[in-house]
Amino acid sequence: MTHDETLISVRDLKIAFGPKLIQQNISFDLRRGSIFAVMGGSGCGKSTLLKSMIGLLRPASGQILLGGEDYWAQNEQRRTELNHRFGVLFQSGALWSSMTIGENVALPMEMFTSFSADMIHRLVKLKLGLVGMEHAINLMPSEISGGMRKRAGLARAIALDPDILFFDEPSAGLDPITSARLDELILTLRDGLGATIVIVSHELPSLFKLADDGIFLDAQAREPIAHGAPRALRDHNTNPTVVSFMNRAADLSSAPQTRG
Ligand SMILES: Nc1ncnc2c1ncn2[C@@H]1O[C@H](COP(=O)(O)OP(=O)(O)OP(=O)(O)O)[C@@H](O)[C@H]1O
Repeated sequence: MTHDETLISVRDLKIAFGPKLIQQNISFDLRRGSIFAVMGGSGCGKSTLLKSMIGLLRPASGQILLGGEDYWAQNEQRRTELNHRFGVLFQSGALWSSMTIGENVALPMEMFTSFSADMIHRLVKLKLGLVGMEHAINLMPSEISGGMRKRAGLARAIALDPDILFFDEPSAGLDPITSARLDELILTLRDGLGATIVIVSHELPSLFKLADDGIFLDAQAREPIAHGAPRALRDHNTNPTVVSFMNRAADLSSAPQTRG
């Protein structure tokens, strides 16, 4: 695995909802094998940036280059092909409640590959095995815990062997121990699958442990005010907003969880 190869280049991106500017002047390179953190206070536009990177929201201007190909300049068919390189895990795990865990993981393969039913079944077992959930293949999402649903969501996110994984608040609603286990799993997947990961998270312990690069979006300035690994920002950045975010979030991270 080389950390020097750029997988995605974001160039001078501007994201907005109609006339409402969310962020501008966003530029960064996502290096293969890295875990890239999108940081910033509530409402600054982290999820919106993620949405523009996975094809859900067209940016107002700027470019997202995948291997030199300008994602948003492609037609819909090409963008759909490129989307298969992305695996996405949303906050809730977002499983279909009327399908078993196995059926949830099988769904992307049924939709986007011509694999036989037998092959899909074997792959589903393999993916669930990777996240330690093979035993839950026939259970419904309502029958398993929040942490297990996250892991099942992860198995579905890697169903099509994506090389880039996007996680939006993966540990939201999880207790600290389950959250730490999810962190370990994310590292295992990065090392085992050679995946590149973009993560949005408020959990500073997770970010310090996982991320080796990142960007800090400021809600007031409506543009990034810092670039670098969370640990480096914590230890060396002097911007008052960044310093206060890192310290406040560190205090909050030891407070009882209220979400989920
Ligand atoms: N569909 C939408 N239409 C208009 N404004 C929106 C829409 N979705 C989000 N916003 C606004 O865009 C801004 C950024 O939202 P976003 O969810 O990206 O922030 P965030 O940094 O991920 O926040 P949080 O950390 O609280 O999840 C917010 O002001 C939000 O109200």
